[in-house]
Amino acid sequence: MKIKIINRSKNQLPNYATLLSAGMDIRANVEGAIVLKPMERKLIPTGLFLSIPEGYEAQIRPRSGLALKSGITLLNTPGTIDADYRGEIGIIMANLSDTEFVVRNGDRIAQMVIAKYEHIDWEEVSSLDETQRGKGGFGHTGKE
Ligand SMILES: O=c1ccn([C@H]2C[C@H](O)[C@@H](COP(=O)(O)OP(=O)(O)OP(=O)(O)O)O2)c(=O)[nH]1
Repeated sequence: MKIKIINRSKNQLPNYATLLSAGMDIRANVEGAIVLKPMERKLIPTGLFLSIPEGYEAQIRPRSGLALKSGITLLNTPGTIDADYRGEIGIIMANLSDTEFVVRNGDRIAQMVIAKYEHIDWEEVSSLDETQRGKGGFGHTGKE
């Protein structure tokens, strides 16, 4: 499947399309660097614009290395990029650690998945079919 992208980042990258084909990492597009203080969140620009086909969405997810080593997550994970969105992709980074974290221009700060979703014909009813689980949830079967 083909997806058109525009790369307006300042990064000295070869071809973003080629990079995305190799691995779906998303890079920061910032002036120099941005500092995230402990428990701070910031919208980090990417310089990236997409035109996703109808019926698909992009999901923006954290990187496990940043999470484990630096306590960095994406606050709204997975971030949703709608098919009809034509603005710049932004990454909502949050620093859950107790030390400052520096985001430098070109850093790989997130990853992206293109996912298909179903168009649902919703039907409102007054009762649902019965199942063995019923209303049991949130660990009602215990630990073992
Ligand atoms: O991590 C994200 C999440 C969203 N967006 C952009 C693309 C998306 O299509 C749009 C709206 O996102 P969402 O539907 O999550 O936001 P909302 O809070 O429901 O706002 P809206 O009223 O704009 O839909 O914002 C990003 O760039 N990065």
